[in-house]
Order: sequence, then structure tokens, then C-alpha cells
Amino acid sequence: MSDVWGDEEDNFTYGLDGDDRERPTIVLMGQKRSGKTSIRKVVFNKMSPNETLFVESTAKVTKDRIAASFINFATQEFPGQVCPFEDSLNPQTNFSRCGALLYVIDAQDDYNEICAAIKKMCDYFMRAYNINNKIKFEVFIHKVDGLTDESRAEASLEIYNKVKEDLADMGYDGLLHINFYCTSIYDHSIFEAFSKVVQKLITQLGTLEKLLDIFNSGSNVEKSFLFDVSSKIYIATDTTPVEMATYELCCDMIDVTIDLSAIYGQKMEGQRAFDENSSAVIRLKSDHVLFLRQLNRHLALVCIVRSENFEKQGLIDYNFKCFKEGIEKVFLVQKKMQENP
Ligand SMILES: Nc1nc2c(ncn2[C@@H]2O[C@H](COP(=O)(O)OP(=O)(O)OP(=O)(O)O)[C@@H](O)[C@H]2O)c(=O)[nH]1
Repeated sequence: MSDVWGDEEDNFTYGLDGDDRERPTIVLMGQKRSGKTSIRKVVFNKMSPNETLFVESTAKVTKDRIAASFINFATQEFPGQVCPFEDSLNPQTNFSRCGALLYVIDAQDDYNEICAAIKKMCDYFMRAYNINNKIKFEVFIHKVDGLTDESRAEASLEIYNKVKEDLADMGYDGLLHINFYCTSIYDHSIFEAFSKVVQKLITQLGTLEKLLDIFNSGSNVEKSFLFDVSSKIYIATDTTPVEMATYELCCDMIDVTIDLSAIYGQKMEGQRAFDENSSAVIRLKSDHVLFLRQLNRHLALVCIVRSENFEKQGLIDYNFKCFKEGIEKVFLVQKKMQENP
């Protein structure tokens, strides 16, 4: 994680809290060299994509806590050569606390390899479903940077049909709901896809989306994202469709703001240059304004608005204050419900 937050676990006033027993895990599986470790490192450890070329093959099951982040999850990676359902690996425990099972398929592999991966995946999905039918099943059709737009669409369709066929053969078609994403660590698609995976594990998602909708309509904002700043995963957005270009702009804004704060920010004794009171505004050539406001140490609201609608700063400030209070209440209610079920 970036050192603007430090690596230590801290007590933030609200968030996706939970002790070790109840923290959900995102399980990563896939054939050897499909890209599991690279995905973890790029999304959660800020490794640059090129550095993943030197990542060594994972030899054993690796569990990682996502610290210094709003997302209080753990990831568990099973190396390609290990069967996650071996008795010695305690599959019952692992899959009962699994929130999402993410299977990575290397789209650059040859057809036979992909078919073998799908066969294995359907078998694993079926076994995991029999342990815990609440698991969200996700497939990353990965390394699509090496494919043209046309072959990307073709490969996705082929994989989708093959999965359906294999599940039907096992009698599980229609029982398992599987989501497919085309991903690459060389662009923002991996962050977008991971955002969608994480969002499904956030029980308050519907309320967060409504709050963002209300904020947008009150402030004439076109699009807004609620970001976990350290991972650049957006934990919610308003209900209008997400355009990749807008999401990329917002991600870039976070990077620019953090970098500028780290270089030029004024650091008081014991404080960070980038903290829960940080904010930033960037005016774009396209007559739009990007603005960022921190909600707490980990969460930031990033919005895009037309320049003419950014004139009433007082209105935006007031709406942001109400929005922030709303978000706090949502998580405090959840916390109270957990404490007094
Ligand atoms: N072109 C491309 N290469 C990628 C991408 N993601 C990962 N790779 C490369 O794929 C190779 C294998 O990645 P790993 O992350 O080690 O794969 P793994 O699934 O963890 O492999 P095991 O630990 O052996 O199970 C590395 O050389 C990465 O640089 C991607 O999105 N595009």
C-alpha cells in the first residue's frame, strides 16, 4: 500500500469492519501462470504491471489481509497446481466464509488449455456451491490486452458458451449465477472488474447508490464514485451507467492528488499530507470539472461536473456535508445491528 496511509491497521470510525472470524474472503483460483498473483499485487499492493513479469510462481496457498483500506477483506490464492478441495486444506471452513470465488482464465492460452481450465473451474464452482450457496461466482477472462477487440469478443462468447455447456452437463446450469469480465493489468479494466466483485459483498450498496443519486441531482453532478482511495476500487457509484473513460479520469485524479500531496503537501507534526480533510479540484479542457473530497481516511467522493454547474460551491459543500453524514449513519446502523443482532 502507498505510504501516505502507512501500513498499520488503524481504527477508522466506520467501515467494513469485522473481526477475523467474520471477515469475508475473496478466493482466487485459476491455472498456473494465469495471472492471479499479478492481479492481487497490482490491485492491492500498487505493483506496476511490468514488475509482475518477475513475480515467481506461487507454491502454496497464500492468504492476505487487505490492510490500510476501507475494504476489510482477505484474499486467498490457490496456486494452479493445488486442488482447493483437498481435505488437508479445510475446504469446509474456507468456502463457508468465502464471499466471492474468482476464477482467472488466461485468454491468451490456446483453445485446449482454455477448455481444460473451464472444465476444472466448473467442477470447483460446483463443489464450492455445495458448501456455500451464497458465494458469488466471478470469472476474469484475463490478459485481454494481447487480443484485438474482435477476438476479445469472440473469446468471451466462446468461454461463456463452453461454461454454460459444462454446467448443463453437470446439471448445474441455472443454479449457479456466474459473472464474466474481460480484464488486463495493463489498463483500468482490472480495477473496474474488482470494484464490481467487491460491491457485491457490500450489503449497504443499494443505500449508497441512492445517496449518490441524491447528491448528484442536488448538486447537478454528472457522475460520482465513492472510492476506496488506497486500492482505487470504487465501492459504489450512482445509478447512471459507468463509462470507462470517466472512471479512468477519476482514478487518475486520485493518483495525481496523492502524488502532489506527498510532494508539496504541508505536513504538520504527526499528520499526513493527505488525510480525511483533503480535497482537490481539476478543471478539464472539455469544460468539465473533476473534484475530490475525502469522507474519512480511506474513502473519497470523486465527481465530474459541467463547469457552469460548479459555480455554486456553497451548495456543493452543503450537499457534501449531508452526504457524508448520511454515509456515516448507514455504516453506524450496520455496526449497531451487528452488535445487537
Ligand atoms: N499480457 C498480460 N500478462 C499478464 C497479465 N496479468 C499477468 N500477466 C503475466 O502473467 C504471468 C504469470 O502471472 P502470475 O501472476 O505469476 O500468475 P499466477 O496465476 O499467480 O501463477 P501461479 O502462481 O503459477 O499459479 C506474469 O509474467 C505476468 O506478468 C495481463 O493482464 N496481461
